[in-house]
Amino acid sequence: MTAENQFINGRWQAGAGDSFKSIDPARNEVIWEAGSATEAQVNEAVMAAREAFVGWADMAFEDRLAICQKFASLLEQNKEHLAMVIARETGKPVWETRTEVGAMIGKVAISEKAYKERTGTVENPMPGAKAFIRHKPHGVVAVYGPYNFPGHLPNGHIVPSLLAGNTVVFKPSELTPMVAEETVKLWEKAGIPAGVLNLVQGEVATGKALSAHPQIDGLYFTGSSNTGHLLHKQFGGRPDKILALEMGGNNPLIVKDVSDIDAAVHNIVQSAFITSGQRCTCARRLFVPNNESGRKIIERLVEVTENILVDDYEADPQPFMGAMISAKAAAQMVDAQNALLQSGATSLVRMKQLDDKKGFVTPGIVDVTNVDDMPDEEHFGPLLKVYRYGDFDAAIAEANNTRYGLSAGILCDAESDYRYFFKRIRAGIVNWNKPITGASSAAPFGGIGASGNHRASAYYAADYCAYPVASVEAERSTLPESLAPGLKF
Ligand SMILES: NC(=O)C1=CN([C@@H]2O[C@H](COP(=O)(O)OP(=O)(O)OC[C@H]3O[C@@H](n4cnc5c(N)ncnc54)[C@H](O)[C@@H]3O)[C@@H](O)[C@H]2O)C=CC1
Ligand SMILES: O=C(O)CCC(=O)N[C@@H](CCC(=O)O)C(=O)O
Repeated sequence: MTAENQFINGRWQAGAGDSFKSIDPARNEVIWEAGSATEAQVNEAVMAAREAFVGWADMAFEDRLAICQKFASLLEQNKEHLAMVIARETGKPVWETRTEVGAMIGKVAISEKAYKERTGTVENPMPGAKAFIRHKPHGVVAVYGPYNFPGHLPNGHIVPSLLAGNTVVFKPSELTPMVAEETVKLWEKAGIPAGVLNLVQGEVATGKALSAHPQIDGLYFTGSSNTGHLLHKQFGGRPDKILALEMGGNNPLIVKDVSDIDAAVHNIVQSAFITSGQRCTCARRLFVPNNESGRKIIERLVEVTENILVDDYEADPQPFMGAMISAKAAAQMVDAQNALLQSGATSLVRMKQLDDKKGFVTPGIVDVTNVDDMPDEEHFGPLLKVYRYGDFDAAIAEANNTRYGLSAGILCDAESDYRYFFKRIRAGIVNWNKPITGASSAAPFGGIGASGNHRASAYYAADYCAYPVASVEAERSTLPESLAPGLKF
């Protein structure tokens, strides 16, 4: 537990607003409780970031990089501790939270490369001058993070923002304040100057105070489509502010002709149920051929799914799935399953909440082939909807029948089927014979439609963290050899 939970202008202070709690969803224990940042504290954080901006942007890139590298080495030293904090706050098994900390460490080198390759300096000769392309930071940026990767996903905005010379006000998910606090402590140890990175903790009111602050130059958001759309409306008519939105998905995975059923089923399970289905890239809709080979795949999928281990984050042996983020989220997922069953879906694997005070649910699969008017909704949990299809084109059309467009995939032996699918599917991530989760930080990451606003993050985060400046430069003014008509010198 902590009282001084806000990091503003290089100092920890207590949130003066309403108190809020973080609950370990696997053990139903309060593990963190503190006051939220008030509007005045949010203002203090933004103004500290404004004050710190010029000095930070003026620093040599190598000096900013050195602080980020120090942060990476502190993450390495504190890997086990942070992995355990993430596990306690999210319920994710520690084998998985260790990979999350690994991704946070890897982000620094990837962001350095991306900064240089995408937003570096280019010099072109021209007669009597030189032409330059350079990039400048926007100024003060707000970073909003979700709960499912409370370390890695905000880090994916924070590191490239800092490298580019922006100063940051970070508003983490109210469900994972402890991870944010522990992470920011490492930035402090790494020597981040006062005001360059500020942390404001709180619930929606804190988020609203930050997004509405007139002194932010940009907002980088990873979270739900609902909130992202609200922010988009709020930023309407404000071309002076940059908004990067990474939101949800209703992601399709199509199975066509595959010879290795177990390999296909493994890809389906990794796509649908990793992180208890709480990844924005998770497969929500599975399309299988309505024939004998489709039936075999479903049969094996059901068998493997029924045997998925769900357990505490520290259990030995380690489970594939830990608890969902909260008992409430788990109950909502079971309700979503029941609503589908009431509208005509049939259950292939019944999802159950294991304890109504905890976030554990078993994975569920429902066949929705005969359900009319399926809601185009992201069920952010381990609930997979199966569609049996007769015709490949119809399956692709249905896969595209969503307002989202984040990830999509096909499992098939024939490369021609993949090429055909690739040309027609609408999504920012399109995979072949691989899970549709686990996107690489070294590639652009983002979706289209209701999934994002064409400002992909990960490797392309460099693009929204700086704006390009074109310059034509000569050491002195010279008269041109030939003057424009009508001029006399
Ligand atoms: N595309 C992507 O990269 C990813 C998307 N997600 C999506 O995130 C969602 C889960 O994350 P959550 O934490 O529930 O998202 P959320 O949208 O509820 O919250 C995200 C952040 O926005 C703040 N917020 C909420 N309402 C606000 C408002 N009206 N004004 C300003 N700030 C506000 C919250 O306090 C939190 O800090 C899922 O839908 C998932 O698909 C999650 C991970 C990655
Ligand atoms: O942001 C990055 O560095 C790469 C993208 C990434 O980590 N994607 C993960 C997280 C999914 C999520 O955002 O929920 C994935 O695709 O599994």
